[in-house]
Amino acid sequence: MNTQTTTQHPAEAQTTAQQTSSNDPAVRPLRTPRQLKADLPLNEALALQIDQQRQQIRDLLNGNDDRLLIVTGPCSIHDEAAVLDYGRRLAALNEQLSDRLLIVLRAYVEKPRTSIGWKGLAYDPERNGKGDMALGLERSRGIMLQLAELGLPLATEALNPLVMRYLDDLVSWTAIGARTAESQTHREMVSHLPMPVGIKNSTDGSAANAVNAMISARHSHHTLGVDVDGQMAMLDTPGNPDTHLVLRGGRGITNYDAQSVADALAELEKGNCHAKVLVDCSHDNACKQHERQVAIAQEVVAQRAAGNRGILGLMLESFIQAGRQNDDGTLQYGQSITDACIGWEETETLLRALHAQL
Ligand SMILES: O=C[C@H](O)[C@H](O)COP(=O)(O)O
Ligand SMILES: C=C(OP(=O)(O)O)C(=O)O
Repeated sequence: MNTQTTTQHPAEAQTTAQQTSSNDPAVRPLRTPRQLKADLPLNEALALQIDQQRQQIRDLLNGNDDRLLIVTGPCSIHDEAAVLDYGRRLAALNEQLSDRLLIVLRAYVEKPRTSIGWKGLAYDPERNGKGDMALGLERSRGIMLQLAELGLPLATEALNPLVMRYLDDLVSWTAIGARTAESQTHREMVSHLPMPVGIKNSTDGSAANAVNAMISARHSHHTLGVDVDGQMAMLDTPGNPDTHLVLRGGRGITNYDAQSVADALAELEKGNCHAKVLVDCSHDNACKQHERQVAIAQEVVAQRAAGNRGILGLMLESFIQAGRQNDDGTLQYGQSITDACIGWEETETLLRALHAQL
């Protein structure tokens, strides 16, 4: 379902004139971040809500709130109606569990790929290979606004710093993925982001790149970027003190057991970083077997219930229907087209059990 307008914006309709001036038919103009934000605005009440939700996550990081952070939702958004359905279910469940869990909804519109593959709603909203980013950014902002209106904080992965310019005001928690934790560009972007950021261990399983990213991101940087009007600009980033490590396993080796968590916390302490980890129950920790997420979550929460305050929370890849499907014909409603997820029933049962376990 696309509930947003699909008519071309005047800035995008100038294509012909601008192509003539750049002489490059492969360059398609886009609305600026300011224009898209004005077309799909964040109202004051929602801005305040997001500000408070960012602060609640900071409170968890700083040990001022004892709740467990739960980042849950589909691996990627491909069908806005299904993710809204998921969001409504989660918001209703949150009403009952929010005294012990701080639940954040995954709203991922950019996907990093190991080699090639669909890169997410922002890049290819129609999944036809045409890469209509004008529509993709509009639909991404549109669905994120609708999800934020459900009252839950949103999580996303920041992959392209320019994409984040269009969405940053809607997000309460950002991930830097395993494939980009070593990138200086991403570290500089985090240094400029206004919300807490989880940085994943690298795909080889090591936490060193993420710890270095946290050290780099808490410092200010002088770097090149664009302003909200799309103007090339020199950026003086303020530094982001609100980062933490995400343990996601690597090369088929898991890192959610008590010893791995203790090793990671020691590495964080050495780097003077927040000694807090969020355990990603999916990806290499689940050895890409989605159903394993349930037992992993319970084991990690048992560590936390036994007194390990270094455990900040959990990430789950979860959607309405369990598993995954190939995007090669008729799609099943509410099932992932990227990584396999646990289904809604398992998710609800698991979150209730974790709440009781704490
Ligand atoms: O979370 C999603 C995937 O694990 C990540 O985007 C890489 O996907 P790929 O290995 O299928 O390209
Ligand atoms: C791509 C993701 O994770 P990772 O960077 O750990 O592979 C994800 O969480 O969607």
